[in-house]
Amino acid sequence: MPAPTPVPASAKSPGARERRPAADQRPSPYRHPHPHPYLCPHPSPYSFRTPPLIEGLPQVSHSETSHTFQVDLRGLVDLLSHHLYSSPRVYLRELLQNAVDALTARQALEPGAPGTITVRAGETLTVTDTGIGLSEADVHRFLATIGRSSKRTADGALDGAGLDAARGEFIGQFGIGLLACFVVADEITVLSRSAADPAAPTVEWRGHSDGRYTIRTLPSGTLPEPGTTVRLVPRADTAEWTTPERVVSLARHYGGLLRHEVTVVGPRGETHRVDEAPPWARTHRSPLAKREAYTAYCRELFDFTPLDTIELDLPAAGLRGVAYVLPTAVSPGRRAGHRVHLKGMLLTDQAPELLPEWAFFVRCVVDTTSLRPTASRESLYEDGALSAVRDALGDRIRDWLTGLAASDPALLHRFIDIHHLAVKALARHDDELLRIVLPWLPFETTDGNVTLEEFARTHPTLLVTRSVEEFRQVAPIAAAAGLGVVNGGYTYDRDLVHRLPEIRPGTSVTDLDPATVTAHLDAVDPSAELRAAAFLAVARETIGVHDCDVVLRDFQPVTAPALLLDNRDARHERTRSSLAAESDGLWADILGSLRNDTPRAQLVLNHLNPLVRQALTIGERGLAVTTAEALYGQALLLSRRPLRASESALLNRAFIGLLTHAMHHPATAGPGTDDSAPRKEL
Ligand SMILES: Nc1ncnc2c1ncn2[C@@H]1O[C@H](COP(=O)(O)OP(=O)(O)OP(=O)(O)O)[C@@H](O)[C@H]1O
Repeated sequence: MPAPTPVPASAKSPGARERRPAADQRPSPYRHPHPHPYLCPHPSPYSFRTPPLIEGLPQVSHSETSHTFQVDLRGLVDLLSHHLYSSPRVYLRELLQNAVDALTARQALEPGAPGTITVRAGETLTVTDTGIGLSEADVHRFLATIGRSSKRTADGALDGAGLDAARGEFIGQFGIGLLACFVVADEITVLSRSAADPAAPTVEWRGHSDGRYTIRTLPSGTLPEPGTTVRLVPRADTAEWTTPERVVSLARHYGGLLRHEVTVVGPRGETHRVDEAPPWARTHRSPLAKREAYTAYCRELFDFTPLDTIELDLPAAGLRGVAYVLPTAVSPGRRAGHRVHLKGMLLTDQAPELLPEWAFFVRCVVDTTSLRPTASRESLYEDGALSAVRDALGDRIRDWLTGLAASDPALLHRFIDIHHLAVKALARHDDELLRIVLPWLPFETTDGNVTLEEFARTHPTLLVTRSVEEFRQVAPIAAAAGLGVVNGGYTYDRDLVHRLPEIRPGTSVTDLDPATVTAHLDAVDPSAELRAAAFLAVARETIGVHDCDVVLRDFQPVTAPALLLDNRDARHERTRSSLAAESDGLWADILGSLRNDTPRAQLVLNHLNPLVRQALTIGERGLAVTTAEALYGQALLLSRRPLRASESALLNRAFIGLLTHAMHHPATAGPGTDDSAPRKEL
């Protein structure tokens, strides 16, 4: 609270004593005769002292003078408003919180004492509570001393008679909260009557943002009941935060879950009750009514209809609340902000640290008694309690996921449909999550889009491709050959598929390479191979310049004329060697040193395909070259990978060649056709 100023009695008003600096002190508005952390008569750790003696150096005698820090209240308020608190609106939170703590303290002394908080918004703003109140000594001790709080003491001992039991229940602890009011007002008045000391007079304390304060005592009947009223005179430049409408919405925002009656009274006497029991604190007629109440609460708080609702209840942490499953996909990088209430008072609506990172698909609202706030009271203090709560809430959400698998697979599917990409991203790093969700995640396979669990039932060995294009190349052929191939080309998929055997013993996963596929393609009859030898020789010579071998096999589907087995490593190697050939000097050496023996690509011609069968009978060399290029080009297109310039040129050349041949040799079919044009035999 504001800086204390020792002041002598003033003639301002009867009973008023204004405190001013003593003559022997440096004139500072912040000096005060009462125990004060900044004006402590004891040597402070920050006092300037005689330097320690250093061996070997001549000893000089120093006279010791002790000083204490002075506090510049304006600087402190500036620090709080611009750097500690995110918005001026926190003034109301601090006032409500002090009122709640005062009610808690009074009810600890007098169980059954009235517990109401009334906020009046108009030209001035007042917050009245029926709490413990303050005596004159309390005012000096706590209200006028920054960093001093009746809710804890510096040495850890309990402070304040009879309040020991209630201490754990207080929300405040730092002794700076009331300063937040100086963010919106230059003057704060506190009128208080102590419940602890019935004979104590009413005290009026008036503090100014420049550090001055006055105290006067009034007859005890001035306030009919014990309690406190804090009054602010809002400043013009921050008036937007103290309008009646804003006050109602701020009171709802911060105080909606308070366990005391909180009412806001507008300038014309209209009243708004802002405290409202959350759905977990109410009884519901039926499970359906309960579900509806939870859903309505989510819409009101977060403005979405949840996919599902997970009740949270951790008695050991004094935590109750709910996690709402988001109905639309979100990026795992954008962790949801959770609403955290501390003993009913909203601490923050942006606390991602409440849940483990992987639980980004839910948004929570909780009320807890065990977590600690940081001094700004806008985020959670990272300590053992927070990490235990985080783990326990994570377990609860995992239980929900696993429970869903058994109780509501349709909902689990909807959940995975929405969040699978993000879930995959996180499952890679979270073994537990992986275990829960992997069997349920959809993957692109040669059996279509299925879960790994389904796929592994029919394919004990899963082959996984390294790229989408590899999958596109081999999927139809592998499927026809009965191989189970998973597209591992999408982000995270290959990593995840490789982890399936950990979760599903008996399943094996290997990377697919071209040799695996060719091994499943049937060799052709030797006599057929012999008949095709001439064409194959031309094709090998023509396509060989593209670092590609040509083989003839029988395979399904019959409709596929040719299959190009190529992989990224082989292509990189080809790119590297062509660059090396074009470069000289240093680059050629560097590129040469990167050489590796990756397998060449393979063009597998399908001997069962009618087009290939006809091509094998071509007797003219020119047409055989063009046909081989056309088959290679078609296989390239089927592989769906981007074509390089030389490959596009090859395709054009092949089509033009075929067209030209068709125009000049309309009847060309194979050896024995009777076209008249001269032609070169194979
Ligand atoms: N409405 C009130 N009723 C009774 N005492 C109050 C009231 N408001 C403030 N006080 C007294 O003033 C002291 C300082 O209040 P302040 O809000 O600055 O800090 P705090 O609530 O103790 O801690 P924090 O900085 O964490 O909020 C409190 O510890 C309490 O003793």
